[in-house]
Amino acid sequence: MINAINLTKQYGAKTAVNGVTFSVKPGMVTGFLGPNGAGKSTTMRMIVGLDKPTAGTVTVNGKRYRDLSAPLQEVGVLLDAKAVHTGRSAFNHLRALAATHGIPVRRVHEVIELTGLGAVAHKRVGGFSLGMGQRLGIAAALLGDPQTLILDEPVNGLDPEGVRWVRQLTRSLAAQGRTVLLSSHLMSEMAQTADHIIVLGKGRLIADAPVQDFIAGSSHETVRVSSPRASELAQALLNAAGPGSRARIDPVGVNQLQISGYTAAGVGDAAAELGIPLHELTPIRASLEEAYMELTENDVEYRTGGTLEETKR
Ligand SMILES: Nc1ncnc2c1ncn2[C@@H]1O[C@H](COP(=O)(O)OP(=O)(O)OP(=O)(O)O)[C@@H](O)[C@H]1O
Repeated sequence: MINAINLTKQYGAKTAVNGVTFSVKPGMVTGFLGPNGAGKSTTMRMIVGLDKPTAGTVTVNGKRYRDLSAPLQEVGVLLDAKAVHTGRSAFNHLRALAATHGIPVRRVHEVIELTGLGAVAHKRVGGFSLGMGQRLGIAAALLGDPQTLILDEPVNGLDPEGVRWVRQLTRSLAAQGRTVLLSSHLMSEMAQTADHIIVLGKGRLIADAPVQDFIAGSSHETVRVSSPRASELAQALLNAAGPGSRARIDPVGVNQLQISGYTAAGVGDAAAELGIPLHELTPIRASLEEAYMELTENDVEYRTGGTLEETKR
């Protein structure tokens, strides 16, 4: 369990993390999301004692990271996969790390197998591809068989097979009851991996919810309906919604409508009241990406479009 209370980090005049309170619970994968510069890496660095909070606290299993007696065995961390001595082989890198933490060499062989590095374990890390470097970073995070894992962009640079492997690995670690905090900018991947998400925007906490609830709260939720009296139903729904409502009805096929601003139950009830038969009534959920884009549209610090531009709120 990771607990952050009023966690704050200032770099000079810049408030990178601003009074953030959240818990990351065991037994599930928690996705950590936010636009570039939102404060995710700074938060992760504070969790593992690489940055000192300006205010507030963060603990892992009730203790600050620096007070953990065997940190590698309690918290596995992947923050910067490139931060490896490039002259060493993967095996020697992991063996040195294991030796300084009282971890047997048997475990080095285990994590090499687990991360698919067997064929390149004795090659110099300097020649590794980005994906191999990521696997090595994940191997190092797993070395102490920790109860808590913090992985910053673990799928960065991985091929589709590698992305899938990280998904299966993190899901199985969570299923074993471990605490897994994972950041990624790949929303489709996050939707398949995370049970719960925490979203930062400009250093503040802007969402902390189960993925399903987060998506359900999006206004991108629509309903598809088919009826031989579709145009009559559309008119009735628009009249009932009244002017200024966010109900929107688009014809999409023969006798078929795409409706937003109404739930499926609302459409079904309205049709029943009017005695209009329905041949289809399908709620179409928003994607995590749509819900995320909607939530963060005012919190994007850097927008594309030629120049880097501070967004005015
Ligand atoms: N050492 C530092 N000195 C000054 N400012 C910093 C420092 N580290 C981070 N920042 C600033 O703090 C803010 C948060 O950065 P952080 O790297 O935590 O964001 P992030 O959410 O991880 O972004 P990304 O998705 O791009 O990795 C940014 O505006 C960044 O420029």
